[in-house]
Amino acid sequence: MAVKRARLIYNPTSGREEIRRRLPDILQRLERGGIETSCHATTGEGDATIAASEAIERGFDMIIAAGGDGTLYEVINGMARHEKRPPLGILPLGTTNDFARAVGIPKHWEYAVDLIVAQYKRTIDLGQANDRYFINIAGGGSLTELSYEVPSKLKTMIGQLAYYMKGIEKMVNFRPTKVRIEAEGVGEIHEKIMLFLICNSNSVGGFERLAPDASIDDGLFEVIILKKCNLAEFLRVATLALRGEHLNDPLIMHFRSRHIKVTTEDHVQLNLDGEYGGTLPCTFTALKGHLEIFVDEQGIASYRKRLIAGTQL
Ligand SMILES: Nc1ncnc2c1ncn2[C@@H]1O[C@H](COP(=O)(O)OP(=O)(O)OP(=O)(O)O)[C@@H](O)[C@H]1O
Repeated sequence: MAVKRARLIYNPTSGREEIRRRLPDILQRLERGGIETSCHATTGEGDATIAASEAIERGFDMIIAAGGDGTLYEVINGMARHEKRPPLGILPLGTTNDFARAVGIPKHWEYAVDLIVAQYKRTIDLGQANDRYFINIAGGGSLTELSYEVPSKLKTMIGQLAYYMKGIEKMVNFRPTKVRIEAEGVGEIHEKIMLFLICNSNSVGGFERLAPDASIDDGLFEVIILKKCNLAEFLRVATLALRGEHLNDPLIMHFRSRHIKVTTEDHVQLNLDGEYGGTLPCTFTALKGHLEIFVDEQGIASYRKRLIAGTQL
């Protein structure tokens, strides 16, 4: 078996800093699986993007992103621009790992390492939003501004609870935005909305069935729009969304498209994979088959079964 060279890019502050304790074991397990790994510990915002780009230039056979969704977002942003992109392994050691959950990568580090060692690859789409990229979801509107406003230290300390606290606080700023959405194959939409979501995968922020029709490899986004509503209506739709029953609600518009342009006269921030992603206007394009990731077919199959049964991973 030929030895492969991997570059592990990890965020030492992710999650409850589990990676600091696990690193020697992770490296040993990879080594036993025939993967010689060198490491880069990220130093702050944007560093994982530079590290991933450098890893490609240095010719590593694969890149492994260890941390939360923020680290994964930065790593794919360092990879997506390159013409030749090595496969990506994901070790979900962050507070939220929506993407890993969506594709069935287990949170337990040993199983996640074993998926990389098994070298079973799957080609997936990436999203492009102006000059940035996302792997899971892009969104805009006042309601999407909450996740990147939660400081990472706070997330490390109290985990998911931070989102809910911040979410409740944000309700006070609940306001609609007038947008124009041009979507390929769909047409033009002029609407006052609370938020729009452009989904590449089907799992977002604990909403397991938010975009049930989103497929990671069909070259299309699933777009979900929540029209102007009041707080009581929002809570009703959010409750339906938790059960995956929101799509037929009159306040929801949804469709699939490959290419979407969103413009507004308001100041609207974008959220890409939970991180700040600039402001509108923005053109979103689904890049079909842009990245290979290590997953396991069995894992995905069993994840889907549990999803249908309504239980968490
Ligand atoms: N050494 C570092 N110190 C502080 N912040 C860092 C460091 N390295 C990276 N970061 C930043 O930490 C942010 C959050 O990282 P990440 O998403 O991996 O962890 P998390 O917050 O625990 O998980 P999640 O985003 O899934 O909730 C990233 O946006 C990244 O820019």
